Amino acid sequence: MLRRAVSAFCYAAARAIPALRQRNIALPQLPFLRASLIPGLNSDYQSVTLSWPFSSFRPRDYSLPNPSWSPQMLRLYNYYNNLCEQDGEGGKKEIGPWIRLPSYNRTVKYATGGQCLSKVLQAKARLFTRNIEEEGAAFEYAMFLNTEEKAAVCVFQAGPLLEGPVGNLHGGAIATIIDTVTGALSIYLGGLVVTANLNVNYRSPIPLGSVVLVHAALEKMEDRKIYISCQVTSSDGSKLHTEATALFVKVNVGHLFER
Ligand SMILES: CCCCCCCCCCCCCCCC(=O)SCCNC(=O)CCNC(=O)[C@H](O)C(C)(C)COP(=O)(O)OP(=O)(O)OC[C@H]1O[C@@H](n2cnc3c(N)ncnc32)[C@H](O)[C@@H]1OP(=O)(O)O
Repeated sequence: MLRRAVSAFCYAAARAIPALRQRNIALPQLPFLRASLIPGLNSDYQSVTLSWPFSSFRPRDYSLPNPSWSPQMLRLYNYYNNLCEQDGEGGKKEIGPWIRLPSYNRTVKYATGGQCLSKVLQAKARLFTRNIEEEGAAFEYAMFLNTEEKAAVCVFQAGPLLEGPVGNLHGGAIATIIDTVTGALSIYLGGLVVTANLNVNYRSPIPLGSVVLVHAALEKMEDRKIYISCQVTSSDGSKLHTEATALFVKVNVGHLFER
């Protein structure tokens, strides 16, 4: 039944969204609803952020700056955010190869606009990296995609609740942010995917409170498989903290509900 509800929602969205966009209705933004996730949606909608048309409620975008961000975090955010807009003809701002990914704490509810679905599907569920409301306490990050280079950069500030070895970031938290960034890039490239394999080599500790860069890049795509490489470096790129490779496998929606 659940699968039918998901299909019905996708079908309705595929029909409604282009019509709403045509009418130029100003809507709150929703992230990463991709053509490949919605059967029938025109490829023009690939990588376009869509909006939830039936509510004026604006979910919190966790990837926007907040007072807990250090000056260094803010500087790096501004640097990549500025790359997302390019000067076009007549000084008009144009969308370049870089995209900032908004980030919400309820994937089903805010990413797909599934207000109803979110009641059916585990109402208490929250995205692992966004489930602590206190600003600066855990994962503070913003992700940027380079659509031409098929790469991603994440500016990441590690909060005190992510401690592993005294004063340093927990290895599981490092793997989590790597999975998140490589996963986001894979979702952009392939639609619905799951992590099949993640190999992590920890080269040097990451001090709590520091700001690091997580770089991810597509290595190759083979049928359903997407291979991504990843490095976590100091904010100036001079120090390598962690290296990883990840394999994501494309799945259909039904796969997520197989029990
Ligand atoms: C615009 C965009 C915005 C995006 C904005 C997003 C924002 C938000 C970001 C949040 C991003 C969070 C990202 C978290 C992502 C998870 O953390 S997912 C959770 C953890 N992962 C899982 O639970 C997956 C569990 N595993 C499975 O479901 C199944 O084993 C799999 C991986 C789907 C594979 O099963 P299957 O569908 O039966 O496929 P199968 O035939 O076994 O394998 C397919 C191919 O993959 C290979 N393979 C499978 N597993 C492996 C393996 N472990 N090693 C090597 N090869 C393998 C097979 O050998 C096969 O290769 P070929 O024979 O085709 O050459």
